[in-house]
Amino acid sequence: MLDIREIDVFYGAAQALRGVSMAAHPGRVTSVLGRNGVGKTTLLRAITGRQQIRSGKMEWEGRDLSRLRPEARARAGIAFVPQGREIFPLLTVRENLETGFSLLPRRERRIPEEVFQLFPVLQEMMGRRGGDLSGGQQQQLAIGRAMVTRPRLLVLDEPTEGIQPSIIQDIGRAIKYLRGRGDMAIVLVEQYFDFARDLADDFIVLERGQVIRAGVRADMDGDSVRNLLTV
Ligand SMILES: Nc1ncnc2c1ncn2[C@@H]1O[C@H](COP(=O)(O)OP(=O)(O)OP(=O)(O)O)[C@@H](O)[C@H]1O
Repeated sequence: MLDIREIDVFYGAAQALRGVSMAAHPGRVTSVLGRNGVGKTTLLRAITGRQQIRSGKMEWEGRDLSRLRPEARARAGIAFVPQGREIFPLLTVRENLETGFSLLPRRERRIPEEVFQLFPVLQEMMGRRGGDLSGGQQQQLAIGRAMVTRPRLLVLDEPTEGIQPSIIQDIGRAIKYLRGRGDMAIVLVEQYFDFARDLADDFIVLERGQVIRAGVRADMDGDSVRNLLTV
């Protein structure tokens, strides 16, 4: 499991996270909710090692994460699907998927069949450049690329942002499938409340860098959590 206790994160003098605690468990989705600029991306950057924490504790599978560099966290089974997807536009779909190979021992360097079962369009477009794909296809590619590394913790930053409804559904199905496998913990940052609620087993709501609400999916019914997210 991922166990985060009371972490503080600063950008220079500005504090972006204040005593944030959360957990993520295999076979469960933890949704991280909150308005723009409350610290959601910063939390994911702290988990994946792109931002240092100043205090608090961060453990993954019982191991202290806080001193590990991003590559070491990736090797420890943590995969990140960043906001904006960060596909390599000049590499083909196949080459984008294969970038994950560097983390794997030679004998495991293949693209899991599941990637194409979940996102058949990627198989059709294997030879096309990443930059030629639609935004939704790029998002599928970014999730596929993360899956290639066989993560045990998948961290997704706003996967529905700017994406058409039919592909949002495909992405929701893929996340449910990965959760259903039971061996992967998933942390999902999402502004689209209904999508986040549909997928969440557990959730937290951030406001100005602090957790103002935490609970399980049933606690998201009614409007009390939704109202925290409307301006
Ligand atoms: N590199 C940075 N340097 C300084 N301040 C930053 C930096 N990145 C983010 N911040 C500030 O930290 C706070 C949290 O930002 P963050 O991007 O984590 O929020 P967010 O909830 O993910 O927002 P969004 O939904 O808009 O991505 C904001 O006030 C933001 O302006």
